[in-house]
Amino acid sequence: MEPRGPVSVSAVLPAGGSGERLGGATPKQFCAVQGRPLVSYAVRAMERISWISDIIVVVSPENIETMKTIIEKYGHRRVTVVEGGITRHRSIFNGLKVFAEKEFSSHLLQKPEVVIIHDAVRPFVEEDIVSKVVMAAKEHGAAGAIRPLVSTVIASAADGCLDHSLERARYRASEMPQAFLFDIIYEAYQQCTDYDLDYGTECLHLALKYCKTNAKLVEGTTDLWKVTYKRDLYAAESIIKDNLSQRVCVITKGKESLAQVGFLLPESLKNQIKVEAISVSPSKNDSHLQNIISGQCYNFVCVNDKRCAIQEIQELVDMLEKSNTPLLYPVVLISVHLDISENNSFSIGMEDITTIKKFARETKKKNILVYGLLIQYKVQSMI
Ligand SMILES: Nc1ccn([C@@H]2O[C@H](COP(=O)(O)OP(=O)(O)OP(=O)(O)O)[C@@H](O)[C@H]2O)c(=O)n1
Ligand SMILES: O=P(O)(O)OC[C@@H](O)[C@@H](O)[C@@H](O)CO
Repeated sequence: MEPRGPVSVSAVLPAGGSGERLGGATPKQFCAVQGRPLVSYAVRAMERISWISDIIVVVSPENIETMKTIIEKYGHRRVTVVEGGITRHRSIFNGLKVFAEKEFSSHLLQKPEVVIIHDAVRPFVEEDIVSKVVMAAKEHGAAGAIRPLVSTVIASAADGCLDHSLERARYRASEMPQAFLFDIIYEAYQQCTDYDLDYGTECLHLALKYCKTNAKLVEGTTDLWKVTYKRDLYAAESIIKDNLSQRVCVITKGKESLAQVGFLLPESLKNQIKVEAISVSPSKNDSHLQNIISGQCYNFVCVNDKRCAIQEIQELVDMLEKSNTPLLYPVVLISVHLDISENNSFSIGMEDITTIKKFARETKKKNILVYGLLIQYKVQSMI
């Protein structure tokens, strides 16, 4: 949902931290989730939003090349990598400078009217909440996503005992994305004290403190959380796996003998997951299949009546590789070999099995997992 009225929007993704709380040698933003660096998810999420002009990823000096490699490998567009600072606020400030200070960046980017700030370790962000926050920032000068508190906030006294607790219902957790009229947040950062830059955690507070701008608070969705601890990485992995398994494309050859299966299988699956059914062979370079592939479908069931349909599967593999969207996750291809035979002995030669296994080993290197399923069924002859 594009923000109402002409408004230029860009995004700054701070990704310059060391991930101490997560532990390990690799900063959490570069840890793999489903085989892909965590930072790539937030970049992709912003990339999918067509009305965001530039995406600034702010990383520590030693990770500049790592980030550029990720951008290259996953085909990210409209992304500029900027050197971060020793704190999150300093990194964000550096990200903003690329729009305002010629000497800071080799090429000055067009200053946006509204700038989104979103932690690069918050992988699940949808266009809807980004749009709401941007529209609110356009109207109020600043806006941020919020969520209900899970734990009660308490204050401890000097002796380490409870001093008081806050009434939880009156407070919210400040999440991301946030958005600001660029001039407001840039002015706030320019006026910031070193204490704020080194110890602050809240951009909305800077807009209020230095620009007297009360940010509009926008109720966010449940999946806006930040990857902070190891458990968050595991949670992100399972959410992504779950999302990936929600869609399957069933491809059957046009032969009438398979049409029934090609109909029954989607029918039986459609109550559990989203099913696309295609009844022509991939070799026809079907535009419908192309759209499904570019729409990031990762599960395909190819129903055929050949004992070894390597040719058909190879054609689908070729289409996947030629698709202009990089394969961001493992693709699962299940080749279902139907044998509608009258005789009892359906057997697939060892040679065919060897061929399929060899083919599967080759495609696995391309992150495409091929499985073969043999189904023999007999059509009951009407007496
Ligand atoms: N100097 C810093 C510190 C943090 N961040 C980024 O700000 C976001 C939120 O910060 P946080 O979750 O605290 O990340 P880390 O500082 O890496 O985590 P930790 O405090 O556990 O080290 C992250 O995307 C992180 O990479 C940054 O750009 N520059
Ligand atoms: O404090 P951390 O550096 O872990 O993370 C930054 C968070 O504080 C920040 O993303 C939200 O609270 C919104 O400001």
